[in-house]
Amino acid sequence: MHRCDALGSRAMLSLDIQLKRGRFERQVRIEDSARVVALVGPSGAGKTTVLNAIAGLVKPRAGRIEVDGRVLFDRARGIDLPAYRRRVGYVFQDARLFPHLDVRGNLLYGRHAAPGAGPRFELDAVVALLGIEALLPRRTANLSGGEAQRVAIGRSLLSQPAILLFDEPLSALDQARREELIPYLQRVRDEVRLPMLYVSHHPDEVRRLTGAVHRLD
Ligand SMILES: Nc1ncnc2c1ncn2[C@@H]1O[C@H](COP(=O)(O)OP(=O)(O)OP(=O)(O)O)[C@@H](O)[C@H]1O
Repeated sequence: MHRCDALGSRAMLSLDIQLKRGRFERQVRIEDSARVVALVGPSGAGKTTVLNAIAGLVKPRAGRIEVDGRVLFDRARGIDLPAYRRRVGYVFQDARLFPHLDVRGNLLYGRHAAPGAGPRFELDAVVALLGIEALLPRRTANLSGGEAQRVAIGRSLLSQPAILLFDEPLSALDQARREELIPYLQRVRDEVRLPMLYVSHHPDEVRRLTGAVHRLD
């Protein structure tokens, strides 16, 4: 499960992009050697658009996106990897599980073989990490919000991502469910050791989960 953390001071995420969505237009530059970065700012500042640009769902008008030394987008060099080749794990506010599959089926749905040498995230390890053994045969409809999010995080890990994007993963949960999920997010942060970009409106969450804050005003 562990991967080398000896990354020196190289930025895990380096992006400098020009975004345009309808009348919204802005330049965003994020370059941080912290592995886990919070992305904060008022509603409409462009946080989700930044995540979508990293995931390959929104195309910047110009600029460059690099994750852990891998170029995902570089307008000047004509590089624009399709979403499925970007190795981006994306966790949304709502878990977006497939209702026709049980939990195991959801976890295995997007599973990819790990690139390069050896598997990185295996089903058993991910299930143990997120404490979802007992949920495997369950249908998704009656999972609690926090359970569903744990499954969604597991599904994203099994796609062998190079970065995890979180778009307000706790905001659809009540306070008690939030408190239940935070330790799992901390475990993911500490044990999988991937770069993470975490959008949140909650200072407490940002403080407990992330190592640096990038603000979009
Ligand atoms: N498909 C679209 N067409 C037109 N405008 C869009 C589109 N998607 C986003 N926008 C606009 O881009 C701006 C940034 O939206 P975005 O969702 O990235 O903001 P945000 O910071 O994530 O906001 P919130 O905190 O409310 O989720 C907003 O003004 C939004 O209306």
